[in-house]
Amino acid sequence: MNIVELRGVTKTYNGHVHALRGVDLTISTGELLAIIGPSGSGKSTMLHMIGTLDRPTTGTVRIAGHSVLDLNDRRLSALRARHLGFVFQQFHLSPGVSALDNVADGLLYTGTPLRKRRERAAAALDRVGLGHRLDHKPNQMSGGEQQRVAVARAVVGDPPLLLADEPTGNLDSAAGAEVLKIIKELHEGGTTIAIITHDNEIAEWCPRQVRVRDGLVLS
Ligand SMILES: Nc1ncnc2c1ncn2[C@@H]1O[C@H](COP(=O)(O)OP(=O)(O)OP(=O)(O)O)[C@@H](O)[C@H]1O
Repeated sequence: MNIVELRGVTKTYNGHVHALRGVDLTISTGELLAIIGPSGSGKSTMLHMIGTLDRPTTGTVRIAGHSVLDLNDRRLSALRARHLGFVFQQFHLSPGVSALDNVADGLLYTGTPLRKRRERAAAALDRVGLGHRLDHKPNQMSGGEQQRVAVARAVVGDPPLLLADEPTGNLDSAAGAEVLKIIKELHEGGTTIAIITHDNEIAEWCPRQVRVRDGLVLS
């Protein structure tokens, strides 16, 4: 089954910046792929399309069989909550909030009661090797640990699709390797994962590479 289908997707900003110029992309359930290209080539815009964070100017986006065109904003949020997890280069954790509650917040829009949210958050932190850091706040953790908290938050609801935008971009190579190891384990557990990167080594580490240039996917 295809979890992602982009057909003829264009995205134009401000009427004249052609960030995507007709992208076709199919991602099958269970794939681990890299979206690679130089700065400004349209990678993040593609991630916004796949992640349903923004709508295409023209073309169609289908996620897990649902056409984004057919959904209003409320149903689109519900689709994201059920199917998608996001990891960004800048961690985006809430400062002053424990690792446990940062991760528990990943379940905020699922209707799960607080106690259950915290239980699942503790299990997710355990999975990323941070079972001993539940009460630590972001400023009490290394960059690598913070990114592992961000990964735990992204996957605490077991989304079938994880989108990671330069997940190791702010990390040294040892911390980056830890994060990639967790990504590999998630992939082996059946999660479909797309990593945006401009790092060739990370791209080659993935079983599939999608190369983007000037708003187009190179075949
Ligand atoms: N919200 C926006 N408004 C206007 N222009 C935008 C917006 N987002 C992206 N762009 C432009 O669209 C083009 C593609 O940008 P995008 O961020 O998708 O590239 P990228 O490959 O992710 O780059 P980088 O590796 O530097 O993050 C660029 O010319 C960028 O300036």
